[in-house]
Amino acid sequence: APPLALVDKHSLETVAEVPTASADQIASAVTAGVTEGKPAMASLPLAARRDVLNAASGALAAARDDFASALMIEAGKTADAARGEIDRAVATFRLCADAVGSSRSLEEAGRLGAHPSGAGYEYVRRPFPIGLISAIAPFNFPVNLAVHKIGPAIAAGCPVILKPSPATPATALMLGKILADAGLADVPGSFSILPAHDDDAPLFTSSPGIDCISFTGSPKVGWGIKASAPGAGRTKVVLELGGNAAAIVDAGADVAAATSAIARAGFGQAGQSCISVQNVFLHSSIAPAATDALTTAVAALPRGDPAEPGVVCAPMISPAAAAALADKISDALARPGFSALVGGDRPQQGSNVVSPTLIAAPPSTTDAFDAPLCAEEAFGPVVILHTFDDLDAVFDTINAGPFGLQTGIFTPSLAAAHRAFNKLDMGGVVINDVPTTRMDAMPYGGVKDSGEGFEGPTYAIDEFSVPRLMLINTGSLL
Ligand SMILES: NC(=O)C1=CN([C@@H]2O[C@H](COP(=O)(O)OP(=O)(O)OC[C@H]3O[C@@H](n4cnc5c(N)ncnc54)[C@H](OP(=O)(O)O)[C@@H]3O)[C@@H](O)[C@H]2O)C=CC1
Ligand SMILES: O=C(O)[C@H](O)COP(=O)(O)O
Repeated sequence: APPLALVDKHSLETVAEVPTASADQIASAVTAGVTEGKPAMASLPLAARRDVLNAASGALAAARDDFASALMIEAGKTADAARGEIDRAVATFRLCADAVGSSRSLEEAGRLGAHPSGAGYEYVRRPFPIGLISAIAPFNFPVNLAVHKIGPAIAAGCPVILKPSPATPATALMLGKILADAGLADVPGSFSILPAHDDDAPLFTSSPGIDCISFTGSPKVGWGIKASAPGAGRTKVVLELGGNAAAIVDAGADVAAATSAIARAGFGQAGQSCISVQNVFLHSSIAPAATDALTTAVAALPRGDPAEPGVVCAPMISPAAAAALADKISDALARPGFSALVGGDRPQQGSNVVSPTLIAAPPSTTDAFDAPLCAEEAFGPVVILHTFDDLDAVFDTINAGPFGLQTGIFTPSLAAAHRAFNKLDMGGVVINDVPTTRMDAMPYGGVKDSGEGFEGPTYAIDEFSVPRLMLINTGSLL
């Protein structure tokens, strides 16, 4: 198939060509995964799986600088963000290694004799590999989000095919070399890394033989994949999708700590994370001070060339993504009550740089959430400030939206924190930190439009496993 152009996201120049898999090659990879990979991975001893994962972790750590350079080029990351992502991926592989052979919820043994009909019966239940995993990764964390799928697949004893985003295919191929050298080259059909063209993307979700699809990306594509997955709903689908993450700063919160965290979490990575802070709710008692602090912090955010030390806000993934965000910002600023505190200007024609934009919303959050800029996933360097007096009304506003990934609340009140946890219809509620907080070991996943199923090594291993019961009639044992 024709190669993909690898575009440097700072210069917007094509710096390399990356080979792609043809439709036939994708079909061959699926066949190899089914016929060779499934039996080979299922019978790979637990200690060998662990060795592969530890070796991959070590090799990735040794290649940190090469991977970080590649991420700076293909994803437009700053040096700190690129190195940070590799360090996380090194740890994610290690967490997967540590989780081999133990299941959080699928492993148990028991006796059934408490009821007379079960006298003499005992059982063992343990996980078995679900089969071939089709992993589809986005551009925003091309290495760590791929490792969050590949690592648990190896630990669970499953072969995996990976489709990287066409915007960021290079580090995926580098990861393939790491996996091969870590021992998987000797395990036939165990993995394939398949950069591919958009037209061939459906092959990763519709090919018979795929047992589980693990997708991270937009809600539109994710739910479409689930609706059309092969097997009339029998193919397992794990979806990590979008959000319009809210950070709430309650009365009495540490305004300096909250605003400094929000400035970094809204604009780092150019806001291209589904848990990037997008909507900020400030209690009216601290709103003036918090608005001043955020305006100062955002205006001073180092931006520009991601290769320059200290830069926080880097370019977006493409001029098209920047233009789409600029349209939403212009639309909001044309509505009554919205005003730009920082930025808000349109990027130059053909540029992928949106300057960090801080927007004050009108007092009524209902009116504010009529604007797509607040209601939809912005996925860019923009934060909208709302003011509130009634915390429960904020929970209602958030719950009325379609997303349910993570919300953060800064509050000194245990009662308010507890209320947020009980009321917010979210995959995660983060107390005294930004919603952008993700530790790689923790369960991570959303509800409503934001997805279904969980990542985090031990949780993803269970997603990639099916439990099987062995029932033993001990009375007839010899
Ligand atoms: N939850 C999150 O973290 C993310 C959310 N997003 C949101 O999505 C928007 C668009 O970003 P984008 O990267 O294009 O996200 P997409 O959801 O469009 O794509 C994510 C991945 O899925 C692939 N894909 C797309 N369509 C299909 C299909 N029918 N079958 C199989 N694979 C498919 C893409 O490859 P291909 O391009 O070849 O189709 C890519 O590898 C962002 O602006 C953001 O709002 C994006 C990334 C991550
Ligand atoms: O820190 C992370 O891993 C990301 O913010 C989560 O990735 P996502 O944006 O694709 O959910």
